[in-house]
Amino acid sequence: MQRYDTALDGVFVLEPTIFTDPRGFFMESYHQERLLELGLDTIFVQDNHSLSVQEGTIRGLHYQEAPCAQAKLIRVLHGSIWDVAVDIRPDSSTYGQYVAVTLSAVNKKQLYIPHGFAHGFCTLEPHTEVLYKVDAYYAPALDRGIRWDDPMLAIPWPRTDVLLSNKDRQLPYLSEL
Ligand SMILES: Cc1cn([C@H]2C[C@H](O)[C@@H](COP(=O)(O)OP(=O)(O)O[C@H]3O[C@@H](C)C(=O)[C@@H](O)[C@H]3O)O2)c(=O)[nH]c1=O
Repeated sequence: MQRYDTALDGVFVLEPTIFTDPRGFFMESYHQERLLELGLDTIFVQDNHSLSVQEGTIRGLHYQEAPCAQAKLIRVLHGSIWDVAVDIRPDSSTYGQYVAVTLSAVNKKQLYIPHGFAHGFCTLEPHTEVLYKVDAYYAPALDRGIRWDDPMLAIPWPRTDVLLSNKDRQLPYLSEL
């Protein structure tokens, strides 16, 4: 497993070692001790798995409020996504900035997003399955979000014809939080 930092402090990409042979491949998709060596001491408590049938599905931008803030470790089992983390830590020098990374079943990259970030993704292929670990249980009362097309964030989403949930269509702008 290799770790690559991104432009935002605390957000990083993990690339597992892939062993290929005539049968296919093998990889350790999660190894607590190795991640500890790479500086990730998060204890995950829940795994989430979603299928997005259509290319251009956007889920996000989501976060949970304290005391149930969630760090996330995201990967793609089938298809591909453009995965986005937005810094919403009030005291951060990079408040309101985002990083985006393409995660796919082929590149097998994983994105680690710490507390204090909103998360969202756009599917780049039909039938995309995303699996992610979180370090706090789902807390519907503390579930929050920001509009995917917030002009303050100006995120250059890779698709314009997008499918959203009703919930995500009604999220507030960052300035309204
Ligand atoms: C997130 C979540 C949802 N649910 C339920 C609530 C709802 O009825 C149904 C679908 O929920 P949502 O519409 O919120 O699903 P979705 O839009 O896929 O939400 C997810 O988006 C990505 C970007 C994230 O980062 C996640 O943390 C999560 O917010 O699943 C759970 O039971 N447990 C959970 O942990």
